[in-house]
Amino acid sequence: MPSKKALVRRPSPRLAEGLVTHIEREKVDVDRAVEQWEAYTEALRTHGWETVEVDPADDCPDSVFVEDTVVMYKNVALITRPGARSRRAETIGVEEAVAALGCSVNWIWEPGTLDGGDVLKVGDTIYVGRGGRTNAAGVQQVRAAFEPLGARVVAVPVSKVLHLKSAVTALPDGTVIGHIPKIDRPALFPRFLSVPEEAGGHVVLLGGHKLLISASAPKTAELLADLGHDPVVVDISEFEKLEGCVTCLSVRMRELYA
Ligand SMILES: NC(=O)NCCC[C@H](N)C(=O)O
Repeated sequence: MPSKKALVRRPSPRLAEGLVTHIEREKVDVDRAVEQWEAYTEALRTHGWETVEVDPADDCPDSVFVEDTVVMYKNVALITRPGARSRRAETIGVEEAVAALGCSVNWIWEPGTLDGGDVLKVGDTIYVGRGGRTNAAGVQQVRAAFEPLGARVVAVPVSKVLHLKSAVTALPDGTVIGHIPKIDRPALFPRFLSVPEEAGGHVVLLGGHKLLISASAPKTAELLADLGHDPVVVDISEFEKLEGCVTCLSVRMRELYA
């Protein structure tokens, strides 16, 4: 059943202690991050999404990156087992939130690890990044969870960035977009458009032609507008200092059954 709810999670006061793996650590301004988060959630609401706040996890610095803790396919919420140990406690509140929304709940189990940032859905194709956070057992468990429901899981090597969706996302027509230097195997994607900025590879589909995109990718926003899309620009600079991108701050739930 079509639904337009988006899970979000308020930043922890300890946000500045969040993990950094592929970039130099820069000082995070937590007050500014909270303002940016408010503006991001407001942009979702403005474009028709009801935001549902997961209870905050103040002791978990990276908890605002809620995308990594759950993957939705149809009405099934697959609770992840994040690759970084320091992030595992984040799933508890998320599990409660998705159960309360009527999802059928499933889990990634040890020895599997999976971060939601490694999962890109394009129709019924689910690309799963095998990289620093998601292991082979995690990929197999995604197959076991979703292929019986009609998905086809395609594993993709990820070595240059934190997550698959730090490298690529997809436009409403299914074209995969990304910044070539950050992508291990662009040829794995049947329809691919190269974009001029790393942050330009990250879009959140808001419905119709509207795409949420970071203010760090002005040339890509221009390119996408020129192709008939409608970019909605948000400033998420404080989250980008922690390797976050527009996708990681929400989980859209489009097929809730309840
Ligand atoms: N899906 C995402 O892009 N998540 C970003 C997570 C950033 C966080 N600092 C981490 O390293 O886990």
